[in-house]
Amino acid sequence: MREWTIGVIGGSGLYTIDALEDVEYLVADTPWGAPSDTLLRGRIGDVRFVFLPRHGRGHRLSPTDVNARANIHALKAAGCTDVLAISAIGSLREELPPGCFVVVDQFIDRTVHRDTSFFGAGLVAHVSMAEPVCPRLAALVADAGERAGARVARSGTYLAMEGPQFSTRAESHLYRQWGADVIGMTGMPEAKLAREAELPYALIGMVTDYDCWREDAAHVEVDTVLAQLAANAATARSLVAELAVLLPRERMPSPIDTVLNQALITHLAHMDRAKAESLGPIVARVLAARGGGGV
Ligand SMILES: CSC[C@H]1O[C@H](OP(=O)(O)O)[C@H](O)[C@@H]1O
Ligand SMILES: Nc1ncnc2[nH]cnc12
Repeated sequence: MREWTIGVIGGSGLYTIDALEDVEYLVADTPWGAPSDTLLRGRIGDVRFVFLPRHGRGHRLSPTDVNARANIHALKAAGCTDVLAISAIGSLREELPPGCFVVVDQFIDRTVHRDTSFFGAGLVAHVSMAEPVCPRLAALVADAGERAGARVARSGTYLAMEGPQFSTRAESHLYRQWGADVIGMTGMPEAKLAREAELPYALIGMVTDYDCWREDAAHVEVDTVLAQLAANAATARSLVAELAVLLPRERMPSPIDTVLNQALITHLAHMDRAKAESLGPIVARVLAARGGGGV
């Protein structure tokens, strides 16, 4: 087996990955509640994967109701080393048409009704989000997308909106002026939480629509999104299989594996032990490194 265990968060239209072998379902529970669904653990070749459908099988959860803390905690507890998020996205740029895949490298977070951190009173951490995705994983994902036959844009800024309603036309124009390239409802706080969990994270979006900024095109409706997703789901699945081929045998350490060394600022003597205990696998490494093992 290679040293990677890739957590895959499947977005709208992606509720399973057929290529997984030796699969088992894991019922997970976390201090934040249950993740979106049972985890599907398996392998492709000699790479381990843990798959989680973001909205639950059957698409039961709205973007606001997706428990991103539970999802990331469950993937960390299942031994994931890295996380690949797959999402449906609207395009805010002419040159990113429906069908195109975008490897996101920046975010603007406009979500307002979500829990955005594992940390808080008694255990305070401030991780950097200047570079919110892992460049190594993102590059491999872009290569895998091309091998799967997709047209891939290797960079793009993702505007995370609260939803569940789509944007007004004025908002869509505003986000374009802000420099956003694509729009979705789920990339945040998922990316922030992955960083807090010391999990290198990459997000590949499948463009399903032009949102509503174009005067010459129909504005986004959910049936258009679903039709585009159906057309692209097979490519997304083969992207995952190609990623398994491309991952190097040895997983060199990433700086993201140890971000809490700097970011966790509460002194051991003043730490809320119960809070630290509830965080379990999120802080186990850094506390052990600081001599606070046993929490
Ligand atoms: C089904 S249309 C809107 C829905 O699709 C995207 O979901 P995901 O990011 O999980 O693929 C978008 O963010 C909205 O949640
Ligand atoms: N236009 C759009 N806005 C928000 N989320 C989306 N997901 C797919 N298309 C979208």
